[in-house]
Parts: sequence; C-alpha cells; structure tokens
Amino acid sequence: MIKHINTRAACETLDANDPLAPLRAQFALPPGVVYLDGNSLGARPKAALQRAQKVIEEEWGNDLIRSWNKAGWFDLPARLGNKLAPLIGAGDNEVVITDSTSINLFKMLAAALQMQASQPDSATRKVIVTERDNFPTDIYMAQGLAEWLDRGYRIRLVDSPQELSSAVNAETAVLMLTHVNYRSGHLHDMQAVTAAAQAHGALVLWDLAHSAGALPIDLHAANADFAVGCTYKYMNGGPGAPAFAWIAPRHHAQFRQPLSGWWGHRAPFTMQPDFAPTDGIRRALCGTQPIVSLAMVESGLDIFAQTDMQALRTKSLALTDLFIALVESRCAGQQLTLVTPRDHAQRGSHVSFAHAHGYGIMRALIARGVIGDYREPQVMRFGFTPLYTRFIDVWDAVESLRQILVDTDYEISAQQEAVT
Ligand SMILES: Cc1ncc(COP(=O)(O)O)c(C=O)c1O
Ligand SMILES: Nc1ccccc1C(=O)C[C@H](N)C(=O)O
Repeated sequence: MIKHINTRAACETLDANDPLAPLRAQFALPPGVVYLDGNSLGARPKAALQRAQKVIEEEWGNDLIRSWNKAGWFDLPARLGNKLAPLIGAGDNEVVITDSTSINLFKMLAAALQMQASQPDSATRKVIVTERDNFPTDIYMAQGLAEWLDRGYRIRLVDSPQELSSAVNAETAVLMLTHVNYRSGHLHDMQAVTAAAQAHGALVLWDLAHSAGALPIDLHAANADFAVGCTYKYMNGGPGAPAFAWIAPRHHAQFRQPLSGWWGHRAPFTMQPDFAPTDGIRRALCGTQPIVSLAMVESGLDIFAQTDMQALRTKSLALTDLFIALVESRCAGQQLTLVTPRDHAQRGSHVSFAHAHGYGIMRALIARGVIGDYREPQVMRFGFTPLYTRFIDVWDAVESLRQILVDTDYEISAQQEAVT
C-alpha cells in the first residue's frame, strides 16, 4: 500500500487515518521543523515543563531535604524502572533507571564476567564477543574493563551479524550486542541470538539504546541475561537523562558489580563500614542520582502508557517503508545507497542512506528545518518516532532532500561540527 503513495495529499490521508496521530499534541515541537532525530534526542513532552517546575519549585524549593522521603526521590530509580519495564518485556522490580548507558554497560559486563569466573571452565572462558560496528562506547567500556581487570580477557569483534554463530563458542564469557545498530538500523533477532550464545554457556548482555521505545521487546521471552539502554532517545526523557539497567531475576542473587556505592547497600542509613549488597535490582545502583533529570523521564513514560508497542511498531514500519520508497523513487539516480535492511524483521526505527557528500547534504537539510544526523562514514540517519512523526513529515523530508540533491545545494567540503 505504502509503495503507491506518491503525493503529499496521500500522506495527509495517512495522517488523518492514523490512530496514533493525536499523541503528537503531547509534544512541544517547534513550528517549521521536521524532526527526524528522536533516535538521538527525543522531543520534549509538554508535561516535562510542569514536572520540572514542580520538582524545582515545590520538591526542591519548598520541601528541601524532606523530598527524599516525601516526594519519593530515594525510590525514583526503581519506581520509574517499574514504569519502563513493560516496554521491554520486564517485570516489576527488575529495572532501575540510573547512571548512564556507558556506566551501566560497565556494571553489567563486570557482573557477568564475575559470574563466569566462578564456573569450572573459567580458565578458558575469557572472550567478550561484540560487533566492530557496535556503538563505540560499548566496545570502549569492554576494552577498559578487560584492561583494568588484567585477567586475560579479550574482546573479539565480529564484522557481520552472520559471523556471530561461528564467533561465539566455549571460550565466550559474554556476548554483548546492541539490538538495533546505531548506524545501519539493523535489528538482531534477540531470541535466536540469545539462545545460540547461551547454548555455548555464554551470558548475553543487550544494549537497547536504539530499540527501547521504538519496537516491542520481550526480554523474558528471549531469556536474556542483562540489558541496558538510554531514556533520552525514543523514551523522550531529555538530554542526558539517566539510562536503565535490567537484570534477569534468576541472576539477582549472584549479581555483584564493582561500583559498590551506598545506594546499592542493604541498609544505607545504618552507615556501616562494610558493603553488603541489597537484595534485588537495587544492587545495580551506585550513588545519588540527578533527581531533576531523572524525574523528567516520567513524562515520556506516561505517554507510552497511552498506547502499546505493537501499534507503535506498525506505524514505525509504515513510516520507514514510506521513506525508503519515496527516496528511491523521487531521488532516483542521485547516488544514494540504502544502508538499512529492507526486511522488516531486520529493521529498527531509523533509516540510513549513504552518499559521498552525506555530511554536507545533512547540513543543508538541517538548514531547511529537516533535522536528522550524520555518522561516519558518509551515512545520513533519519529517525522515525511513531509517537510524533507524521506521514507528511516523511514527504516533506524527502522533498527537501530531492531539491538539495537536484540543485547540488550542499557544501561539498562542509566543516564538521563537534557533534554531527
Ligand atoms: C548503542 C548505544 N549505546 C550507548 C550510547 C550512549 O551512551 P551514554 O549515554 O553513556 O553516552 C549510545 C548513544 O549515545 C548508543 O547508541
Ligand atoms: N548522547 C549523545 C550526545 C550527543 C550527541 C549524540 C548523542 C547520542 O546519543 C548519539 C547516539 N547514541 C547515536 O546513535 O549516534
């Protein structure tokens, strides 16, 4: 059906018939902007402003220190974790919102290695497998941890998802993967990949940065071991909002992480000199959280509570199908290469096209109010966030892209900004 859409009016009709369309009104989006970067920084829920006002004025300003109890600040990582849990197929008391994705990767990976170290085959199980194409922080954190531990851990980088089955073996301690690749938008089959790795005795850690809030996830059905992810992308938690961490309940008792701060202690206000981890998911906590930023996450989660991930996925695929079809028909012959898989089963919620002048073209798009981003090498990324992206946004983005390409209206040697 999407293939036959070839006018803006037809896109208007798709919007008029879209059951999710009313949700857009809950976001503060600037006029004249086509925002296709919710996969990097989600848009602001309108309610976040009132929430910030309340946290700052009432909870901090008036109630001061009393808010740790009265406003539930101390319990916020776990309370919001419970709100986020259904979006990733997790249960109550299995998720905390805390720290950054990088830090949570470190904690989960360290705990997984420590669990493997207590197994009889630990002397030969020393490899962390991940993808060369993974988001760099994931690889960097694994490298840093392996170096720091200095116990012979090695990182094995695979060059394609097909290589995973031969790369994971009896030497694999942890398979650490990002569910949807940040650059290509490639989506792994979580259940199949997890089962294959576990059959070799590996533990599996998923980074859900580009899939949580973008598509249905069922960590329990996949029998995953650990997961982390961002709240500032598809979940619309705000710039630098704390990340989340999930531990399969079957691992809670053995889970020990090296950042053993007082928020993970069983009785922090007894002020004991010895660390004793608390039961359950709060073991993943370290110390005091940025409460103002953490509180903002709730406004985004409250919008998800009004719909379901299946409905969002249906719209997301319609948006990405339409974008691919329109770019390929209206920008034909313009040397664009589709980087993202066409197969729905392998596609996340963003679409990437490569072009030799990708950076300059993206700058030109942004100058016209079509906001995507650029990732080396040559890749223009366009994120589709079904809570607020409209079908006419897809049309308008492709029209701007077409005009820029036809008129060569981009800077061929554009100077790159610090953040691309
Ligand atoms: C897969 C993935 N992991 C982690 C991160 C970010 O980690 P952090 O929030 O710690 O900067 C990103 C994006 O920034 C990402 O795409
Ligand atoms: N946290 C950021 C801060 C500044 C600029 C970008 C980010 C991103 O999140 C990038 C994203 N993870 C990516 O997939 O490229």
